[in-house]
Amino acid sequence: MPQTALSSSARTRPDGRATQAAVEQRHVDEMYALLDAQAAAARAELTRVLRERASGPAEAQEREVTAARLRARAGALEGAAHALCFGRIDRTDGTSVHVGRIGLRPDDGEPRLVDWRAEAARPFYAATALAPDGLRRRRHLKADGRTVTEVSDEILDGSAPGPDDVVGDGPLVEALTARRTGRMQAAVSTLQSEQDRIVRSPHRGVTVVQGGPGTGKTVVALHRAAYVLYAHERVAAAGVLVLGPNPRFLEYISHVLPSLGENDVVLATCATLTGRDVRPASDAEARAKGEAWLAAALARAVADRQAPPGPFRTPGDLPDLPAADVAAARAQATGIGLAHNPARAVFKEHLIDALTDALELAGQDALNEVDQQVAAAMGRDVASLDKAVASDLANLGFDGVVGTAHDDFDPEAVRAELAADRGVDRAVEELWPRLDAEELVREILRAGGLDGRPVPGAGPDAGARSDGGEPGRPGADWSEADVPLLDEAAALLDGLPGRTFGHVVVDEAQEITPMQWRMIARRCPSRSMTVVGDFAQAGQVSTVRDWDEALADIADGRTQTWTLTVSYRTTAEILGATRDLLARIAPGQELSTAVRQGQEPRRVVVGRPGIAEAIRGIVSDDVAAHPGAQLAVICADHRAADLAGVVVPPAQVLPASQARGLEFDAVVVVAPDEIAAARPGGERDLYVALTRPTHRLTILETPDAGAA
Ligand SMILES: Nc1ncnc2c1ncn2[C@@H]1O[C@H](COP(=O)(O)OP(=O)(O)OP(=O)(O)O)[C@@H](O)[C@H]1O
Repeated sequence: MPQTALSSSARTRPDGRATQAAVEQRHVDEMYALLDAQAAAARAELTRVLRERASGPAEAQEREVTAARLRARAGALEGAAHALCFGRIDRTDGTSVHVGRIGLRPDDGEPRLVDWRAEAARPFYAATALAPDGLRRRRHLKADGRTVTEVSDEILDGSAPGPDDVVGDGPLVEALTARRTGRMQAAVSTLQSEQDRIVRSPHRGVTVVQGGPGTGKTVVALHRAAYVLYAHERVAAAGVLVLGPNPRFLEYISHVLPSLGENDVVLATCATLTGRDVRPASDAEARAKGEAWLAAALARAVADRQAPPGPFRTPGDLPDLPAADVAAARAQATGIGLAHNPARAVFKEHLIDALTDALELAGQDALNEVDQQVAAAMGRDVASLDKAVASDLANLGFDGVVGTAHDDFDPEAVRAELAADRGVDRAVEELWPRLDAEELVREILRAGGLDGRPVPGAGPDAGARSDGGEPGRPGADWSEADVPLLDEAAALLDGLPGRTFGHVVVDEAQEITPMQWRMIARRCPSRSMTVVGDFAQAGQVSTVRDWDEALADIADGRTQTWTLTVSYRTTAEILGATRDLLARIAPGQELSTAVRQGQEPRRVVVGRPGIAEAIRGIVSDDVAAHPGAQLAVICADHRAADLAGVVVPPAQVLPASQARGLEFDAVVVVAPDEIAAARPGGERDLYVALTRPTHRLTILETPDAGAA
């Protein structure tokens, strides 16, 4: 959506602007009246439904479903109230529609507001002066609460602006240069056509969006989630999961989807996804416990605990089982794709079949033995003796009434007896023990590793509280790095997780380890995902270095990849300052194109003892010059604690490893060499740090910092 550049003589006069704002205000007032009425009606209906007494469980469940629908409807209407209508398109045929966060239509009339995700709204995002898509004009509305404060138009069909057109600077630049609030805002009113194409892509599999810092990957991912919820009922029913690298990032993006009317969204990190209380892990531990080979090794560890090869000496007076019978029962139990614990019932059933056969055979053998003994005592062979007995019985009139001992064997009765037999239970427990994910992982880690390979963090204390039992961080039983192992074990033992989602968004996806990818895939059976990231910003934990590798096992080959090239956050000057660094950390990756220009980054050189003083000075100057601005001081992780006392609100200290995905009006990068040297891959942390500001970047160089 290029902003139309016009000479100042073509700009609309202030009274024309006011008139058009008043025209739009009338439309917007009607929309709010409708919104309020529909929200009130949904609430009233909800209250009524909740008061109703259900006559049985079926009715109670039906009532719950209706209540959930009404609650969602009321929430969506209320959530969309801020800047409800932000656009309007006027077609060349004289018709027009207003575009907003949700659709509004009176019961008996034409739509007053079209949902931004509806097909009718698409030209608002897609039309350009080169391809106007049947539009004459695109209008943006700016509001303060429920009051329209400004309108601005783009004329797309090449016609001359008329008295009702308000032409001037477009809203994109305003949105991009606006002071940050510490929370990401929805970009629904200014989504660019290159972004909108991805948001509305009909692709059903994994959509990958890559691009440099600030190219709008997060914006696209969140708006795509909202679109998918709107366009696909099944997804809406199953909900959306948004995964981010840390709680701070999740907090930063948490308002975007609710402001688009979507409240049924779970935000999590891979560490918090299972709800387990975990302590932090070192990079080395997280990296090692994220490696792909662990999945197969865990599967083998479970398989090793399933009916080991060889004959089985059955407890009690039940017959022993030969190796072939044990192996056959094992093959039946493992062959139907069930997890270990549910497969136990199948194993037991086949074990009982084998025991029944063995008992029948044993009974037969015993009978044969008696026959032999009687025949020998009478000096006849068994066949002629049987014949003689049968003939005597027939003469006595008992023909067909008395069977042989073999005929008496009732396999179903025997099976039922065996199913309740304690000895059989003990046999099953020994051959196919019920396993617990935590116990299994603990056992493996305490043994030092898997498949003879060591796993860092493994050892005698693995999975045990390190602080004497106080729950919660930092002394929880498990570390963040254990979560994918525990999840893998739980899947092997008990099957898929209880909660799965219709669509999953993975942000900063370059950070995800192979074991974490498996965790994510498990929660998205449809594999409908939006995956966004940038390998030039990759941290230290994941060993994955491209999307093919990341998604090989989970995307079923249904991947569509998009690359964004325009940086909406970073100015041309700040991007320019990262050129050499980018060439080193990601050779071949092009520098993005900045939409904005600004000031050159400022470099301040100070000796190590002067760091604190220098930071205080820079921060207080910035706060004085830009009151209310968001200002971050980014440093190597190990320096963050020292600087906590130096940097006071409204400025904040941010360890470099925690800066991914965030942005600020101004950033001070402390001791870039130290950030680059702090951990392997530290240059990528530095690249992330340098690309966080929207306006002002100060680089505080300390030539002797490395000597610390
Ligand atoms: N169409 C748009 N309209 C308004 N603002 C936008 C638009 N696209 C992106 N932005 C803004 O640009 C900034 C960067 O966007 P975003 O955080 O999505 O980029 P990113 O590619 O995810 O960055 P990073 O790689 O650093 O995480 C944000 O402030 C975002 O709101």
